[in-house]
Amino acid sequence: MRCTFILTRDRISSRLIKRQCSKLARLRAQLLEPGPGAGGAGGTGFDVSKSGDARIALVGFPSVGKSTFLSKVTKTKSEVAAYSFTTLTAIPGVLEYGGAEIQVLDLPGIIEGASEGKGRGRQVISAAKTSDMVLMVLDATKRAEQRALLEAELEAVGIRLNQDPPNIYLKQKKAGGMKITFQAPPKYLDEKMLYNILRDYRMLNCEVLVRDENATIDQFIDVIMKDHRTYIKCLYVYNKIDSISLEHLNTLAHEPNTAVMSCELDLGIQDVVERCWEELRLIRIYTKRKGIEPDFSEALIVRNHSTIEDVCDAVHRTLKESFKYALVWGASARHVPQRVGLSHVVADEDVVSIVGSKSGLSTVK
Ligand SMILES: Nc1nc2c(ncn2[C@@H]2O[C@H](COP(=O)(O)OP(=O)(O)OP(=O)(O)O)[C@@H](O)[C@H]2O)c(=O)[nH]1
Ligand SMILES: [K+]
Ligand SMILES: [Mg+2]
Repeated sequence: MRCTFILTRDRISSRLIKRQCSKLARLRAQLLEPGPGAGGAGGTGFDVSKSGDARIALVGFPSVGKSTFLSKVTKTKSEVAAYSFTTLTAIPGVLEYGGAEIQVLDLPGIIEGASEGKGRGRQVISAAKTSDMVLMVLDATKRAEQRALLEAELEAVGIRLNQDPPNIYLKQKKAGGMKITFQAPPKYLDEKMLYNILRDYRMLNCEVLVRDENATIDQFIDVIMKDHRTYIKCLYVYNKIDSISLEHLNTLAHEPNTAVMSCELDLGIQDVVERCWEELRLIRIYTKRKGIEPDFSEALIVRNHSTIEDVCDAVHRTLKESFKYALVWGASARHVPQRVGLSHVVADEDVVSIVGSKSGLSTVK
């Protein structure tokens, strides 16, 4: 449905304000794009290769306890000390949980202005961008603004924490001008506004479909800049709860997406690990040979929303070439066993048996 706008006097003034807002949002977004002369110690991350089934980055101000946490949950020892910037590079550790190996990346502390290149900010943030999840470590004894300050640093380089990509379709075309459609009357956008923004970004030929009535200007710009945006899950973790009042602890623990812990007293750490596991939504698949009980001692780990095709790829890159069908037992199966094709979406703890066309290829392993 295409929405038309009747311009009453109120509407005109509100549109003027909206136009100013859209201009501001656009200028801010442009300011934050990495341009020539953007300072700092390089924009690339640290030279640590990804390994395991997923990566979690520990991001936080100096001395909040990132290295202490790494040393608690992995076998890796990262130097811990009471002074700032004890950690100067990325230290990877391996967290073993639920049959998966999760790479945990201890990173140098970042400071305000990190996104503009202060300290190792850019490098730290680049490393965070390559992660499946950010564990934002906060000091429970420090002032409340630390959380918003850190969020702003990540936001400034295009990281969007705990957000879904905006539900706006945008396709650039070779010709034909702009075609802007709203699926429902938008609350914060209008056609003229989007037209102006698109013109500023030199997207003169394109098709836009706004599916979300609550979409904002910033979200629209995020869609235009999608190559520079990363949507990552974040768990906020307040460490050092041994040093605060119960009342304060209660307040912190009720913030959204938040966990609390004391590495010193060994409190809450297991809970943090479990919360990470839930957020990563990794799926354990048990493979089964024909006529033999499934092997529950070793799981194959795949991502959320994975299909049988992904399972095949996780076993061997050529397995799907000889694929005929798969048998599935578990939550994703309508009846057991269900005979499925490559596009079947698997669920955690499914048992899967792959049947191939070549003789002898009746199992996954
Ligand atoms: N009271 C208290 N102190 C803690 C806790 N966890 C860590 N510390 C102390 O906090 C200080 C900093 O710990 P680190 O692990 O080095 O902190 P970091 O975040 O890695 O610091 P940088 O690498 O410098 O950014 C050390 O003196 C730790 O002993 C905790 O749960 N409670
Ligand atoms: K430290
Ligand atoms: Mg450290």
